[in-house]
Order: sequence, then C-alpha cells, then structure tokens
Amino acid sequence: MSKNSPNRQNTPKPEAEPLPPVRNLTTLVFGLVKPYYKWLLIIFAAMLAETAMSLATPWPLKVIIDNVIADHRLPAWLAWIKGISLNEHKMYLAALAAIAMIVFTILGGLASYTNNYFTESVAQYVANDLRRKMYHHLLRLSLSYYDTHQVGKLLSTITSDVSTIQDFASETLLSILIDALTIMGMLGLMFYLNWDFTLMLVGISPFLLLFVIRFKTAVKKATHEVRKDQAEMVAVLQQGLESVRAINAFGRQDLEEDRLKRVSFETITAALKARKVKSIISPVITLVISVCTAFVLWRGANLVIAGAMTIGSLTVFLSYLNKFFSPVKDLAKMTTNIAQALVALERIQQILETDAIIKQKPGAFDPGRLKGNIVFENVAFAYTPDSPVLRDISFSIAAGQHIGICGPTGSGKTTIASLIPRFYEPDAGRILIDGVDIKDYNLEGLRMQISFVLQETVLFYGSIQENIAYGRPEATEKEIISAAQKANAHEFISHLPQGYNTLVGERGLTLSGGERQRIGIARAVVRNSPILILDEPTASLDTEVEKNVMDALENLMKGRTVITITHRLCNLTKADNILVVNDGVIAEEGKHKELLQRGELYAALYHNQGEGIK
Ligand SMILES: Nc1ncnc2c1ncn2[C@@H]1O[C@H](COP(=O)(O)OP(=O)(O)OP(=O)(O)O)[C@@H](O)[C@H]1O
Repeated sequence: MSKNSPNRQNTPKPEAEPLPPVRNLTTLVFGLVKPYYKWLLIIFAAMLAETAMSLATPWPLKVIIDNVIADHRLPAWLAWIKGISLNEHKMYLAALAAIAMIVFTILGGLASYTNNYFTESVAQYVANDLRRKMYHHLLRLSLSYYDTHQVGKLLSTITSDVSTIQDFASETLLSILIDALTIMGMLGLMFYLNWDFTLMLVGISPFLLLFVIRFKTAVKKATHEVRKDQAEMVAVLQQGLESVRAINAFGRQDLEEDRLKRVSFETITAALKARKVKSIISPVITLVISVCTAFVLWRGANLVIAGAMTIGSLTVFLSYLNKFFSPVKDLAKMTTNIAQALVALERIQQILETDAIIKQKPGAFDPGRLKGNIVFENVAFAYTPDSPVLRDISFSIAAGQHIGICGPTGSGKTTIASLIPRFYEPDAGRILIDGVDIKDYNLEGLRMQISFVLQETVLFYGSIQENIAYGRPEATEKEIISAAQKANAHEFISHLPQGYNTLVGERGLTLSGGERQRIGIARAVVRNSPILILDEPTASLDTEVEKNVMDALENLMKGRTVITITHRLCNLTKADNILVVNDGVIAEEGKHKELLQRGELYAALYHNQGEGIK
C-alpha cells in the first residue's frame, strides 16, 4: 500500500508533546520583531505621547477648581498671567484650561491612532512571517514526522495559535506597555501631589502583583489544556471531512459525530475550568481598589478641611487613583492573554524546533543529471525502533535497467523506494547513485533526478497545464502538450471544456482514475528525470483502462532507470531483474522466467494470482 493512502493517514497516531524551553521563546520573539524595529520605534514614541496626554488630562480641571473657582496661588508656570487684572486673569485661565483639554485630547487621539495602526501592522506582518516560517519548515520535515503528528493539530497551530499571537501583539501587548508607562508616570505625579497617599498605594501594589503572578501559572496550565483539546477537535473534524466518502460508504456518520461530541465536551470542560481560575482575579482586585478609594476619600476630605490639600489636588488625585488601578486591573486581566500567548508561542516553537529534517551534509552538492545507477548496500530501516521493516537489503541496478519489486503485502517494497529520494534515512547500510552515497548529494538536486507515479495521482487545485508542469514549472506549453501526448492524455484533455486550462483538483473538475494516472504520467514525462519509480501505478484501474495507462507508461520508461513496485506480476515479464521482497529481506532475485522455473515464492505469488491478471 502506498504511504499516501487515506487509510494510513487516518490512523490516529500517538503524539509526544514535550514543552520547549522557555528561554528559546525569547529568541523566537526577538527574531520575529527584529525586522520591524523602525515601526517599533514609532510605536514607542506614539506610546509615550499617548501616556503623557493621558496624564495631563486631569490638570486643567485642577486649574479650574483651585485657581478659577477658589483663589489659590497660581503655580510658578502660570505666574505670567498675574499681570492681568483679577477677573480678566480668571477668564483667561478658564479659557486656557478649556483649550488645553481639547489640545490634550487631540494630541492623545493622534498618538493613539499612530499607535494602533503601526501595532496592527507589526502584528499582521509578524503573524504572516510566523505562518510562512512554519509552513516552510513543515514542508521540509522528514515524512517520519507526519507518521507521528496529526495534520489537524498542525493546522490548528498554524491558524489558531498564530492568531492568538497576532491578537496579543496588536491589542494586549500595546495595552500592557501603555499601562506600565501610565502607572510609572502617575506614581511620579501622585508623589508630587501627596506623598503619603502615594506611599500607601505603592505599598499595596506588591501584594497585588504577587497575587497576579500566583494566578498566572494556574491560568497558563488551564489554557494549555484548552488549546490541546481545541487542536484535537480540529484534528477530528479534519479527519472526518477528509474521509467523508468512506464514512458515507460505511454509514458511520454516528461514530464520527460521537468522536466530535467527545472532544467537543472535553473542550467545554477544559474551557470552563480555565474560566473558573481566571474569574477569581477580577473580583479580588476590585475589592482592593474600592478599599483604597474609600481610604483616600476619607483621608483626603480630612486634609482638605484641615487646609493641607486643595480640592483641585484631591480631584486630580482621585482621578489618578481611578486611572492607576485601571491599568493594574487590566494587567491582571491580561494575565489570561499573556498565558494564552505564551501557550501559543510554545506550541509554535515546538513545531519550529522539530529537527526531523533530513540532514544536509556540509559540502553536499547538486548531482546534475544522473545516469541512474542505483546500489543498495546492506540497508536496514525501521519506522519505529522495535519493529524493523528492512533488514539487510543489497542489490544493484544498472543505468537504464527496468527492475520490478514484488512480494507479499507489507513486506517493505514501498519502503525501499522511499529511501532512494531520502524521504526516510536508512538506519544502516548505504545507498549509492552513480557510485556516490546519496547523502553526499543535496536533497533538492537528488530529488530532481527522480520521478514518481503512484497508485493515486494527487491533483492540486489549478489547471491541467499547471498540474502537468508541477514537477518542472518552467516547462513550455509545447513540452506540456507533447508530454500529454506521450501519456495518452492529450485526447481527453482536448475534449475538456477549457482544454489544458480546465481547473482540476479540489473544487475543480473531477477526473476518472485512469485520467488522473495519465496526468501523473505526463507530469513525470515533463520532469524528464533519469530515475523513475512506479508504485502500483495501475493497481486501482480496471483492465481496459490499465492497458491504456500501461502504453503510456511504456513511453515514459524509455531510456530511464525504472523501479516498478507491483502485485500484478504479469506487468514484470519484461523486467531486466525482479527483486522478491519478503519480511524485510530480498528472498529471490532474477528474471520472470527464471523465478517461475525456480518454483519458490515468486512462482507461488504468480500462481496465487491465478496467472489471470494479465
Ligand atoms: N509511515 C509508516 N509508519 C510506520 N510503519 C509503516 C509506515 N509505512 C509502512 N509501515 C509499515 O512498514 C511495513 C512495510 O510497509 P511498506 O508500505 O513498505 O510495504 P509494501 O510491501 O509496500 O506493502 P503493500 O504491498 O501493502 O503496499 C508494513 O508493516 C507497514 O505497516
């Protein structure tokens, strides 16, 4: 069975998810925002301006209360107004305070606009970079990674976790910084207005902070659970929708719905648990705030009566008090967002840190066009350490030879072929092409020399033309048409509504199995690589269609080294050599007739097929 078969993809796989070290998160974040440092500088300047304006807003009120309504001494910076007569200077002051209020608001608004716009830009671009970085990485991982990771969960990280980071960067992060700046500015001004009140506030803050930090750990743990369950849910949905044909065929909609029901309920339970933890923070902080405000009101009233404080100062103080606790409260609420962002970052980091990459040797070189001489020397391989699939495989194929690989199902035929383009690495032994270990070639160059026609040809969404040219995008229209002719596909393509421009693949026109295979063959013709691997290319076709596809394959095979994996032994009668694989070793080797005469495994397989599948 080919590795791309839906059955294999749909088997739920165990998933190990160790958390990455947090120190690497800083490196990740730093690397992500570094390209946008100019925007960050603009954001920072705008943030300072916004904070300054927010701090300045209550001061006109103080001037009105203390210097216009009451007769307090003018502060030094307003002394120049004194020259004007008393009544006039009061009107002057009132107008000035009113204008100042408007100016502060306008400047604050402008700063906030700049802030928001640039922060959103940074967030969008960082999310874009993250998505692309992850996709880039995922597309280059060894196929063994996908044997143990569900695609649905990966999808969930690329979409949901990246959006969490984006929202955090565009909304929460900005607020946290503004809040922190505001708190610092306010503390300074509050000390200036009345230091003993301020000391009291500062005294409470560490307790609040401790409380918030203590809860952050709990919230983060709960958030982790929620995200895990959500990803599980996406995996179930993705698997179900992808297999909708099989589900309908077996009438097992109920089973799939039950699967979703289970994970969906698990998500609810985890989300409610997380909410329970989060909900404690807000009421506790509100209580602390109201106790402080009550104290300031009581003590402030006493001070004003005793003449130790002006009403205007008390008003500014109260307004700051309100403002002081609002960022503190926000910061507490943001604990949740911070926890969510950290969890998302960790999940992203986990993907980016996976080094299940086929390693490129230093000095690996592009082989250029190979002749196609293939040698396996004592190759052993296992997908999982405790169950070896290939044990000691040695064979050689001369350039231009056509060899067949057959054997009972599950004996390791497809695995042998997967090692040649290095989809997986052998655990022992080596593979040479044209006398050089394939590890010495760079991956891209090596893979360029190999074409596949598999049991099912995957069509990508796009035109037939693009699909044929998938393995060599620079192919000309003439080359594409000539390839389609060699693949016996030109005729049916010409009859399609838009010919070579007809859209196929998901949401496009559906082609029959035989038509898809011929597109697959045309694709291999266009790629024109010296090594060709055919893995059961006609297994899913009926005899009539198979003949047509076989003719096309004959055209494709000319002048190339070809490895044909097949159960239909009658397709191997012309092969230069046949390897009969059994239980991870080569049990027999020879030409069709020789193997039949020998009367062992090959002969048994051949006769088991009733010699009929001819
Ligand atoms: N991705 C994988 N992860 C784990 N085990 C795998 C994987 N692919 C194949 N195997 C196992 O390795 C063994 C050999 O599989 P392989 O597909 O190479 O056999 P095959 O001879 O091509 O089988 P078939 O004739 O059914 O296509 C089987 O036992 C199979 O279950």
